[in-house]
This record gives sequence, C-alpha cells and structure tokens, in this order.
Amino acid sequence: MTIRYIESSKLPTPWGIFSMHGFEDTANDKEHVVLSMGNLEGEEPVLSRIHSECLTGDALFSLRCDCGAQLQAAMHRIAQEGRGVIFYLRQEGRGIGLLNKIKAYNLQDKGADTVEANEALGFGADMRDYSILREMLEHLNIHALKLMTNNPRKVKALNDLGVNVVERIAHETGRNPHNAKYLETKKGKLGHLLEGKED
Ligand SMILES: Nc1nc2c(ncn2[C@@H]2O[C@H](COP(=O)(O)OP(=O)(O)OP(=O)(O)O)[C@@H](O)[C@H]2O)c(=O)[nH]1
Ligand SMILES: [Zn+2]
Repeated sequence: MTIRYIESSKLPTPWGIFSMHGFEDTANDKEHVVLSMGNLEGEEPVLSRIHSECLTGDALFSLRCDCGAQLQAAMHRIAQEGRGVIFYLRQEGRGIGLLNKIKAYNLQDKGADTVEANEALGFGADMRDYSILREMLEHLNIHALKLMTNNPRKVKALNDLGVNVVERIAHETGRNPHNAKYLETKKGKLGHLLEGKED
C-alpha cells in the first residue's frame, strides 16, 4: 500500500463544481489528484477518464498533442451526466517526466516521431504504470468504469491489474495541424483507435 489519501475539497470549474481528492504516493512522493462529481458508489459503472499529466497540453495550451482538449471534454461530459471521475495521474510525458519530454520534443522538431524520440533517449514508447489506481478506486468505492479513452492498451493494462473496465467510450477531440502527424503515429505505432475526425 503506497497510496495515502490526504484530503478533499471543492473545485469550481467552468463546467461545474467538482470534488477534488488529493492522494500521495509514498513510494516516490508523487501527488495525484482525483476530480469527482456525483455519487460514485453503487453498481452502476462510473463514467471515467484516466488522464496522464501533460503540463504543456493541460496548462500551457500546447497544440502539439490532444491532452488539453481531452481533459476539458472529459470534464464537460462528466458535468453533463452529473456523475463521473477523472484520475489526474502525475505520469508526465508517458512516464518519462517533463524535462525528458522536452528533449523528446526537440528530437521531434528535427524529424523523429514520438516513439522514435522516446527510444533515442533510451526509454520505451510508453513507461506508464497504472497500478496505483487500485488503491484509489478502493478508497472511492468505485467498482466498474466506463472509460473515456482511445487507447486499447490502457484498457488492457487496467484489466490486467484487475480494474473492471466494462466499456470504452471513444474520446477523440483536439486534432489540429500541429498534432496531425503525432496523432497518426499514435494510431499507427501505439494502436490508438482514432478516426481522424475534425472537431
Ligand atoms: N514522451 C512523450 N510523451 C508525450 C508526447 N506527447 C504527449 N505525451 C504524453 O502522453 C501522455 C498522454 O498519453 P496519450 O498517448 O496522449 O494518450 P493516452 O492517455 O495513452 O490515451 P487516451 O486515453 O486516448 O488519451 C501525457 O503524459 C503526455 O504528457 C510525446 O511526444 N512524447
Ligand atoms: Zn499532451
């Protein structure tokens, strides 16, 4: 058990008032945030987003990726349903960290794709670990997820951990001229289910 629940508060947003729950991973001092709305308990699967930190996309308006648009769309959808949860996991850069992601972006500026850049830096294409979710789900009394994602590998990784993902909900948004090649690489090399539709 490395996840410690710390405290909860309200988080008013443009889409509605979420509850914000703070967790600490005592194994590496990472601080994770969960946003929730409505009553998560009970048998009905919970509309969910498992979002990996992307400082550039989530906070700095970067158009290199689709993260910011996906986060906003998830908040909007949960607010519309009145019930759901967003796990904001501090796994920046698919687990390689912010500074390594900037190194990877530098290689992409010179022509590498997102996978080649990670590999040139000595990392796997995706270094994320979702195992901390189990303790968070237990704490929140969540039994089954309807997961907003385009990434079937994420669904498989979760199911392998014993997390009950009963449905995948396509979550495609935020395509623009700056991230079109990046999204094609995610589709071609990382297996993301993307139809290529414009917003
Ligand atoms: N290493 C690296 N990480 C990136 C790059 N672009 C975005 N990221 C990170 O990728 C993570 C998001 O993963 P994605 O592959 O976009 O999406 P996903 O979470 O696997 O799938 P979805 O649920 O469909 O969003 C965030 O942590 C971003 O910081 C990149 O070019 N290189
Ligand atoms: Zn991003």
